[in-house]
Amino acid sequence: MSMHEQDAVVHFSLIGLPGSGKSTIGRQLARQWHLPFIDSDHVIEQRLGCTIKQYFAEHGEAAFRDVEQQVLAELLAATAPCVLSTGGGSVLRAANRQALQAHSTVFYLQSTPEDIARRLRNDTTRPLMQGDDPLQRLQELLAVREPLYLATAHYVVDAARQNASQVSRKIGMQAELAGLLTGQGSPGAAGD
Ligand SMILES: Nc1ncnc2c1ncn2[C@@H]1O[C@H](COP(=O)(O)OP(=O)(O)OP(=O)(O)O)[C@@H](O)[C@H]1O
Ligand SMILES: O=C(O)C1=C[C@@H](O)[C@@H](O)[C@H](O)C1
Ligand SMILES: [Mg+2]
Repeated sequence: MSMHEQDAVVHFSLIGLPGSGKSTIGRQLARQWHLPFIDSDHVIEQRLGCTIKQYFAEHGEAAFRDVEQQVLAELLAATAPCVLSTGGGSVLRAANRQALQAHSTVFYLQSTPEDIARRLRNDTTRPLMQGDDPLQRLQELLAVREPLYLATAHYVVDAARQNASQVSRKIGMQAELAGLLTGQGSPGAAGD
C-alpha cells in the first residue's frame, strides 16, 4: 500500500518479535519527533487491571488477542498522531494488520532470534518466553510471523546487532528521506 492510500491522520507504529526493541525504540522516536508515545501492551494492562502474563495464565491467549484487537482499533482511530509500539503478536490477526497499515506508517524491527534470546536471557515478564528453550521459541514465532510482519510493514528496519539508539537514528533518517515528518516537529532536535 502506498502512503497516499492511508487516512489523513497517520501514526507511526513499530512491529516485531517480542524483545526486538519496539517499546525502547518507540519511546526514543516519540521523543525525537515530539509526538506522544503509546505502548499498546501498557494500555492493555491498564484496561485489564493486571499484567498480560497474569491474563494469559487465567484466560488464555485467545481472550488476550480479543482485548488486543479492541485496544489497537481504538488507538489507531485516535485523531492525534503518535508513535505506537505494538505487542509482538499484533500482526497475527488480519484485522490488526489492516488497521495498522491503513492508519499508520509501519516499521518492522527485523532482528534475529539469537540476538533477542541473548538480550532476554534474564527476562521473566514475557509469557511466551518462559519455556525451557527461549531461542527455539523465538525461532518458531519468527517462522510463523515473519511473513506477517513483512506483509504489514511499509519499512523493514535491520535491527540486529545494533543498539537501540542506532536503530532509532536509522528510522529517523528513513522517515525524513521519505518526507514522513512534515509537521511533526524537527526530527532529531530532542536528541536521543
Ligand atoms: N537494539 C537493541 N539492542 C540492545 N538491546 C535492546 C535493543 N532494543 C531493545 N533492547 C533491550 O531489549 C529488551 C527488550 O526491548 P523492548 O522491551 O523494547 O522490546 P519489545 O519489542 O517492546 O518487546 P515486547 O514485544 O515483548 O513488548 C529491553 O531490555 C531493551 O532495553
Ligand atoms: O509476541 C507475543 O505474542 C506477545 C508479545 C508481547 O508484546 C505481549 O503483547 C504479549 O505478551 C504477547
Ligand atoms: Mg514492548
